Amino acid sequence: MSAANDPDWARALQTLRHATREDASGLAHGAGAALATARGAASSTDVALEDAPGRVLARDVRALCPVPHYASSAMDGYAVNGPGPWRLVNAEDPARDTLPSAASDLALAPGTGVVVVTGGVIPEGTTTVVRDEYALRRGDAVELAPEAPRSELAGRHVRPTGTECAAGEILLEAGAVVSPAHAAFAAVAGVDALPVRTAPRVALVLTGSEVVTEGLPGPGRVRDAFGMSLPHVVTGMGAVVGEIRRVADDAATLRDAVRAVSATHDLVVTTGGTARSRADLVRPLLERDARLLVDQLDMQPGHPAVLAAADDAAVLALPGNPLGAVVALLVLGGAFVTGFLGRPPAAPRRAVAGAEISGGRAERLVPARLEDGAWYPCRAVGSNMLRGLSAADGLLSVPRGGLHAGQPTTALPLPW
Ligand SMILES: Nc1nc2c(c(=O)[nH]1)N[C@H]1C(S)=C(S)[C@@H](COP(=O)(O)OP(=O)(O)OC[C@H]3O[C@@H](n4cnc5c(N)ncnc54)[C@H](O)[C@@H]3O)O[C@H]1N2
Ligand code: MOO
Repeated sequence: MSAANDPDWARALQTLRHATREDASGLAHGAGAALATARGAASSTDVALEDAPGRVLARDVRALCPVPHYASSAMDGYAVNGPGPWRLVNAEDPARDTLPSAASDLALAPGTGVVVVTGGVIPEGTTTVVRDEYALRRGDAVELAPEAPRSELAGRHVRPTGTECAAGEILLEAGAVVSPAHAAFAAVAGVDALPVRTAPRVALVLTGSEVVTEGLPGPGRVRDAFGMSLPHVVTGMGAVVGEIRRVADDAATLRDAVRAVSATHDLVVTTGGTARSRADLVRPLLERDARLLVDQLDMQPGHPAVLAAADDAAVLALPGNPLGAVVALLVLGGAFVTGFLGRPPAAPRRAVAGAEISGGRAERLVPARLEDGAWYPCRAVGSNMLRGLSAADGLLSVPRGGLHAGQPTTALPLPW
């Protein structure tokens, strides 16, 4: 972060003041995407298939060979040419017969056959595979057993090349979260590594001279509620936590800390100091040294949050009240991370209120429990409280007019 306050990477982004949650999270998503674009090659990396599940694909992935890559037998038996009987051309070498590759260099003339195992190569000239149960064999002579259905001669038990996909076909699309099945499919298509998006690195700068990190706090002191929780929230959103610094309420110390971590991270998350009193130092720092993107939201709690673009990184200033901080982190930080990873914005989750819930001056996000398909507000959901969040399954969106029992709305999932 420097004194320049119009960073290149954020030039196409607007500034929203008192934004709705939807508009603010849309802009935060755009900011994440813009910063990842500015990072260029550093925004993706190749990882071994074993390490790919859970990561987001940076590019489409194409098959390097057809799948299956050779025509193979679906049964143990005999690959044969014609209606039979057949003379086996590889009968002298029982050890070799059991190798799937045994017949790969053979071509069958009419009236001949080879022993094949399941998954074994089907030689050229094969018209069908006769499974062991339907074959009578004496020495190198094989014929169809009398009880065998005639259909056994009709090109049975052969898995042709390329039935799942052709070479060059797109197997996996950019933006997908790699699943174990994706990684396995890529492997059988000859792929050794997958291009995945680099997760954003997030630094935490926790402010507040009144904050203590252990023991019983005296009056006017508060136990830190962030050091043990926010790193896990950040990880749950799909980002990587880097440095965590604590700073006292001193403007120069705060500025130096934010500058230092913004040089080595993609997102700097600060806590506290977002209000407008003389004691609140984060807002004046961002107003001077960065460009504000989201300047407060029409949302309760968390309304004083600020998202800003500094030269090297984005900065998300969370309010000091513990519930307000988590809500703002989920709404703005979650959208930023999703955008940085090249994922579409999360779709709203439909929810139904189980009870009457009063509205507020703006949209409320209320810690709530899901019971029998309906959402009920938790107790103790003030922005300075944690009891409600501790018991919640998600955050229920309550519009200004409030909700009545049975009324549809949406809920935000919690990343834990
Ligand atoms: N005149 C006004 N006062 C306040 C307003 C307002 O609009 N006008 N908004 C209120 C709301 S809402 C919030 S949220 C807070 C925002 O305050 P800040 O972001 O400046 O946060 P602080 O003042 O530094 O702290 C608020 C509160 O949170 C406690 N805190 C801070 N850090 C921690 C921590 N690590 N663990 C636990 N608790 C923490 C801090 O001690 C304060 O009690 O402003 C309201 N006021
Ligand atoms: O926005 Mo504040 O977070 O209500 O407490």
